[in-house]
Amino acid sequence: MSAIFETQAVSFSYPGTQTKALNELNIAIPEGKKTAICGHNGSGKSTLFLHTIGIHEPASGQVLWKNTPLKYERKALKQLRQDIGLVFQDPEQQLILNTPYEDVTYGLRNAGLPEPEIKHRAEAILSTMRIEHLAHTPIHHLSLGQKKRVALAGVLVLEPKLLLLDEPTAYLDRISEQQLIEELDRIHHRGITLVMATHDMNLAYAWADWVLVLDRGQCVMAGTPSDIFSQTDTIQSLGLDKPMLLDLWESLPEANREGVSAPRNVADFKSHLLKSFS
Ligand SMILES: Nc1ncnc2c1ncn2[C@@H]1O[C@H](COP(=O)(O)OP(=O)(O)OP(=O)(O)O)[C@@H](O)[C@H]1O
Repeated sequence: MSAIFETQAVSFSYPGTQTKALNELNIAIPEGKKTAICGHNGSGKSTLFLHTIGIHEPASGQVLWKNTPLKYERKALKQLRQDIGLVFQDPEQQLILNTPYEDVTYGLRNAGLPEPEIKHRAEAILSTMRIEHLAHTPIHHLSLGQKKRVALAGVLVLEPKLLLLDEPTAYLDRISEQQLIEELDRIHHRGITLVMATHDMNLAYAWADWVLVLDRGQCVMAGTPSDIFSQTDTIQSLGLDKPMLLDLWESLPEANREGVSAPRNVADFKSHLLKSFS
């Protein structure tokens, strides 16, 4: 499995603090896959994301994009930030312009695209995120969930090669969350590598191809969702929940049958159950 992005023994502390937010962190993000990064509050997920786009520089160790160590001068960072899109946990941190349309077109103008293409791409992404009716509404009039969708649209429109999402479903209602997951699947099918930091273990289990678990700035587990979440004691000792579907599944006799793999979504779960009752 080739890595699009790696950290090698990266350590970092915030100025004025003693704690290592990242402590000799080694991770590899598999290219073309969907990776979930899990970990309790303060385990280092957001700090890792800020290292991916060079906002923070490691105190020691190195960060590699496509096997090449990051360079921290302006021109290299500008290119890096075109290749890697980061959607912040808090949309207020991301949205600096007055309206969704201005926000979504800003990056495209910066990239030097011709005006008709800017308009076309902006309208398409606003419609995909179902916020076209809010295109010219002042951002400070929007709800938190709507702001989150604008922030997502502003990054998605730039079509990055690697998309990092910090708690993307925070503030979204169930329908918006479902629409976001569907949109992420479409993006993934276009070959974009996706990484999501999440506290929602149900989502991580159902969505990811690969899971990394952080604890105190270190990567303590890496594997497929089934591998990771079947280690109940370890997961719980790291302050994480067992996915509900897997927990339910493991309580059934069906789960102990050889060659039967645990379902990752409700539809598979139902079909297993129906088979076992027929
Ligand atoms: N701006 C900051 N200044 C000082 N310390 C910080 C700052 N941001 C984060 N930290 C510290 O760095 C460590 C890692 O924090 P980080 O925000 O990366 O964790 P996280 O896994 O993203 O947490 P959460 O799940 O709550 O979003 C924590 O100990 C935190 O207190």
